[in-house]
Amino acid sequence: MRYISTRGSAPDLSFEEAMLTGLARDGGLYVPAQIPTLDADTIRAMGGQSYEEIAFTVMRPFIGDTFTDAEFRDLIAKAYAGFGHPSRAPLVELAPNHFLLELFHGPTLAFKDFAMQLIGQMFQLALGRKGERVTIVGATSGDTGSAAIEAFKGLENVDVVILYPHGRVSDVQRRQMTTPSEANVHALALDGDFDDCQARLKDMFNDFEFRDGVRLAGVNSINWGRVLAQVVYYFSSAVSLGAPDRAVSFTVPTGNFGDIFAGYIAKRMGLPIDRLVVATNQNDILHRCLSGQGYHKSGVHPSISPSMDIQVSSNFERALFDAYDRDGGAVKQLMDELAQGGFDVSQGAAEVLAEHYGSGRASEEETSQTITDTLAQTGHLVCPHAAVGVKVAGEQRDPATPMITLATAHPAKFPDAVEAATGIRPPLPARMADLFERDERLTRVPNDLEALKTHIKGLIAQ
Ligand SMILES: Cc1ncc(COP(=O)(O)O)c(C=O)c1O
Ligand SMILES: N[C@@H](CCOP(=O)(O)O)C(=O)O
Repeated sequence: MRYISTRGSAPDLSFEEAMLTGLARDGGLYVPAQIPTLDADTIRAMGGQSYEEIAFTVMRPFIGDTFTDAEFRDLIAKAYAGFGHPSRAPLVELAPNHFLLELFHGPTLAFKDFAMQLIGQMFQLALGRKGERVTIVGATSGDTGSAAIEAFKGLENVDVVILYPHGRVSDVQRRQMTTPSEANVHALALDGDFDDCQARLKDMFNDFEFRDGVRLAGVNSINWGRVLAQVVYYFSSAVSLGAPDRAVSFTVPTGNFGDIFAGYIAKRMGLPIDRLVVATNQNDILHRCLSGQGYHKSGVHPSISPSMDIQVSSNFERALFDAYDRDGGAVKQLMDELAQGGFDVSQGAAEVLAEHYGSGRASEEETSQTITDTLAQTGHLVCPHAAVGVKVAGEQRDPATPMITLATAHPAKFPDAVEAATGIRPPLPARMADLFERDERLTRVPNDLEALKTHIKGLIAQ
């Protein structure tokens, strides 16, 4: 299996190389040269399998000879052993034919743990046997950073530096990033929004002297391994509702487009998915684009679902690559236009996108009201990101087809929004009960590439 860049001019790589490289050297994102398919019998057999077995079957065709089967099974087992639910990603029924896929039973209480725990294992084995050390720099709106720090803290072959937007993540998210005491992890509070953090990260990847000097690696969904690990729960949930003999739909609270793109990959692999619905908060650039209004930036507005406060949605580039018939030159042109403010999507590409993705948005009031109504009607407390999904799914679902809405974070990560909507302040699990008593360690940094590079070089020299 080879991986190619969405901008068409970087060298193609193996899975291991793509995983350790992060951003392609032409600024693009790596995608598989071909998408493998699974036949109906293989998918049907998943009905009786554990999450770990399904994970092996789904991901194995993508990893080539990077790991032996025995190694890969072992990495998967270790990655999910610490999850707080035996089925890892349980489904609960909200209403007839509307289900919530709970993706928050991992160590940091968000769906990012599904990929990050596995990537941590894969990096450790791959780097250990090469005898190499890397510097992981990550950009986060709150959840990727905490999941990355949890997965990599204390590991020998990595330094981890996380950029988060100062004042724009929840207190729980911030403390998950700033309280670990391991010397190899560093939380940097950047003066800007998530888009600034992600832009500076990509600037660092595009500065080859810095990139090669610090051996830069990435664990954002820039990294194909992140997307791949997220494909698994589309299969595990769909088969539990009758796939491949019954089609299902998914609604996905969306920001950086990695999670819903994983759903698209599941569909391309043969999972019968009827609709894939993008649910955005008031930062609705994806919904506007998928509704035919082009992709035009209009500024990030802080919301009660802060992890989705994103305008430059990194993985949309992967969707565009397929929509433009894998024409890397066309994608590069669009990304150059985006740097100037935005772009329009050609009619042909818009038709391809419409074939795969629906979309909707939830305002702040609608999000809050959905948290209130979901508790009253179903007894379930949902986080504001899941609430965005539930609201959009409610509008868009076909009652005859099961709709699975992804619950991407635990409500206790966003207690203020949940309490404001329901009067209930959801408690953190016992293992994190002292989170607010732990000492914090963070550095305020300016939104300035040179200052960041100097700071990071200083950190890893220590
Ligand atoms: C809780 C939560 N929900 C949803 C999302 C959106 O996921 P994605 O960026 O993969 O679209 C994120 C992060 O982006 C998140 O942290
Ligand atoms: N919501 C994310 C934003 C980064 O997304 P990623 O999937 O590219 O890591 C976060 O919580 O940081």
